[in-house]
Formats: sequence, C-alpha cells, structure tokens
Amino acid sequence: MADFDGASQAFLAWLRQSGAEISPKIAPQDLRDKDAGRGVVATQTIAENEFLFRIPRSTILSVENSILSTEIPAPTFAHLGPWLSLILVMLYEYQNGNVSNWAPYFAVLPQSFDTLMFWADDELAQLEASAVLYKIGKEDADEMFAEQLVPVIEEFANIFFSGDPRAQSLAKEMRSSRNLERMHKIGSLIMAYAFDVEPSSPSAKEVDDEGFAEEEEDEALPKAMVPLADMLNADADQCNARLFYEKDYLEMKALKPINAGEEVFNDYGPLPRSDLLRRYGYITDNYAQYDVVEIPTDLVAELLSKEGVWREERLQYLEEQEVLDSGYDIVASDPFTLYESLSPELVVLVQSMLLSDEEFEKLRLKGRLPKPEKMTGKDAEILCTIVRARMAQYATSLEVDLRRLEEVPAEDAATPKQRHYAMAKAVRIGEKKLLAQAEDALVEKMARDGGATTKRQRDVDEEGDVDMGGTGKKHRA
Ligand SMILES: C[S@@+](CC[C@H](N)C(=O)[O-])C[C@H]1O[C@@H](n2cnc3c(N)ncnc32)[C@H](O)[C@@H]1O
Repeated sequence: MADFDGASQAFLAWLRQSGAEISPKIAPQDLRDKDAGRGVVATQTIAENEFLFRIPRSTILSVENSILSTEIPAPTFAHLGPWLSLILVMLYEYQNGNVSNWAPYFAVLPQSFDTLMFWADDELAQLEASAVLYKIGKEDADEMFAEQLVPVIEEFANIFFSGDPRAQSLAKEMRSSRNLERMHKIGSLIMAYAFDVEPSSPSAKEVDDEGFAEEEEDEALPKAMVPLADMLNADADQCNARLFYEKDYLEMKALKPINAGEEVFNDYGPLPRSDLLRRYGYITDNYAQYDVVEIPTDLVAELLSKEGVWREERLQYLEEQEVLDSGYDIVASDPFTLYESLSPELVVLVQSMLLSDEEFEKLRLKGRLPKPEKMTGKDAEILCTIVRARMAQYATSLEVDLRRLEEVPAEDAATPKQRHYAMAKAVRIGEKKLLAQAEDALVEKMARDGGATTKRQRDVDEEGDVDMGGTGKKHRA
C-alpha cells in the first residue's frame, strides 16, 4: 500500500517537475479493491469545462521524444509503423531503468495484465464459441516481433544497448521467450494505455499546396503514452472528461460537473464486452449495450449449402456490392429489433441466395440488391436456422449459464482465475442472449409472414426492385 501510494506521489512530483499543471481538485486513488488499479478521483467539486491537468508535449512518451529517434533513421520507424515503433522505444526506455526520463512513470504502469493475451487455456475455454478468441493475435504479434522488431534491434544493437560491450549478444537474446513476453506486455500496455496523438498544429501534418492535410496522415496518427491521462479508467456512458490536443500541451478537461468523491472517467469507445476484455482486461455491465455476436460466413455457406440454396456464381456480384464479409454481426438494441440488430449484409446475403435466377439477374443488371427491410418469412426461416446453428457452437446453453448465476460474479471473485471465469461467462451470456433475442424475433417474423411452408408471392415494385413483403421498418445504418 505504502509503495503503491509512494509511487503515485513520486510520479506526480516528477510530472510537475516536467512542467505539467495538475488541478488540486483531483488525485490518484488506489482502486485495487475494485480490481481497477489506479484511478483518478475528484477531491472537490469540478465544474463543466474545468481543466484537470495539462501535460507538456515534451513529457509524453513517444518515438519523437525518445533519444532513439535521433539515432535510428526515420524510415526505419516508418517501416515499423506506430505500434512496433512505440514498442521499440518503450523497450529501450524501460531497460534504461532509472536513467530513463520516464522512470517514475514506468513505476506506476502495471506489470501484469488481465487481457486475453495472458489468459490460460482453461480460462479462454470459458469464452466457448466467442469470435473474440480469433482476435487475440498472439501468434501474429510473435511473428511481427521476430521478423520486424528484433531485426531492427539487431541492426542498431550498438545504439539500443549503447555502452554495453555485449550489445550484439544482447540483441540476439531478444528472441528469447522472456524477451518476447516483455514485448507482449509492452504491446498490451500500448493497446490499453496509448493515445493516438494529434499533431501540435496542422502544419505538423504534411499539407499539400492548398493547405489540406494528406488523408493518410489522419489515418495513422502516432501512438504515444500520455502520463496521467492514461490513469483514467472508463465505464461506458459514465465518461466525464476528455483529452484535448493543444499546440504545446495536452489538456484533460471535465465534460460535465464532477462531484467531490466521484471518479474521473475517460471514454475507451463503444466496445462490446468481448473486445473490452481483449483490449483492457475488464468488463462492466454498462458495456452490455455494445455487445455483439459474430456469425462466421463459413457457417452461413455451410447451412445454405445444406439447404441447397448456396450459389457460388452469385458471390462475385455480392463481393462487388460489398455484401460479402468474413462474418456478420448481431448487435444489441433496446428494445431488440431485427432491423436494429441483425447485420443488413447478412440479410441481403440470404435474400440474394434465395432469389430465383431471373430475380437475381434483374437486380444484378440494375446494380441493385434486395432490401433487408423486405425480409420474407422464408428469409427469416433460413436466418433462424443460421442463428440456431451459431447458438449450438457454444458448449453450454443460455439456460444452463443463467441457472448457474449463483456462481461468483467477477467483482466478488477471490482469485484472478475466478475473475476470468466470471468475466468470460458474462461475455458468453451476452452473446447467447443476442442470439436468443434474434431467434425469438425471427420466429415471430416467420409466424407473421408465413414462414417455412408458405411460399410468398414475390412482386416487382414500380422501381423494378423485388418486393419481398416485410414490415417496412426503418433499418439501422
Ligand atoms: C488506461 S488504464 C487506466 C489506469 C489503470 N487503472 C491503472 O491502474 O494504470 C486502462 C486499464 O485500467 C483498468 N480499468 C479501466 N477502467 C476500469 C473499470 N471501469 N473497472 C475496472 N478496471 C478498469 C483496466 O485494467 C484497463 O486495462
């Protein structure tokens, strides 16, 4: 406890010494009893738009501010890209220990992580059929470290390990599993903590003759670690502060009044709980509103083939029309409606496969697609089969999961493993609930529109589009 608070105080002293201004109305707080590490709380009432702190641009931990950027050529960093470049710089600064300008900052950054990258196999298995398992990317990261990052360290070993006569052999050791683990930790730190930092002024971007910034510049903003700004936790719609990018400093301001004792929250984005777990290693119920379950296209193809309605020859057109994807989402909506929640592309894919050759050809010639809001009972029936098959991919049913709710919830879990199990269970329940809601809505739609057995008369409307009935409700997006 003393060490934890001591590190927080030393960090704040270092930050002030580096030129940061920090409002006396906020303070770091030990939130480990809530499994939330450090957070920032208001110690006095804060008004809307009030400044919370200003961090000079020179204090942020970025490629630009690291001495490495003066020694390693810019094209090397450009080749590595923002993420690997920052990993390289952080590895360098971290191994410099107390000599690094950012040593007191490293002392308040975590050493261990709850993100999926670091979960044991039995813990990951608790996520059952969640698509997030395919997004962890450990092997891809390993490959990038081995093939892109380590060769740069080897090439510039004398700079990276400057002054150390063992520089060459130390560079070779970067391929050891211990060092790869360190790279994963830094990579995970960047994923959960780094900001995409807007440049100090428009002129810092590459501008063309007419003064417009290049588009690519906007896309790949450099990543940087912003001390204190990254001490803010987040909780879906509780966000009450935001970072503003000024010329010489980055300023955190209150977006709304914050009462004394309340936590200051940033916004990590509208992430489904699965992604929150993958990137940040925690979840709260407030993020359930962003939950998503993904239906892989392979499953759709398999089921439609079984039904005898998968038409390979239609795929090229659907690809051109940007309907084809590797998977389709069912997202949360409240109250749940098919038109808010079901991926319109999935509906269009199924509709397109169910059209007769003449109907499909008519649309193709006009460069059109079926309208998802005109889903028929038969379309709903096929979609329902897909949703049920997706549900069957989970090892346990929603009912079984809900019956076992007496198990320890994440916030009461005594060990990290129990917490991981509880969080995984909440994620898979969220995904299964979406599937169950989609199934109910599709069954209802089938009952209304004739479903399996009734062959609907398909008309062609005045624009020549195929009219497939339906509710005419406005579709999302
Ligand atoms: C940008 S950091 C925030 C500072 C962090 N709490 C710390 O101690 O360094 C993001 C990490 O904070 C934790 N976190 C953020 N918001 C949280 C919340 N509402 N509940 C629990 N943990 C949270 C997660 O571990 C996440 O990966």
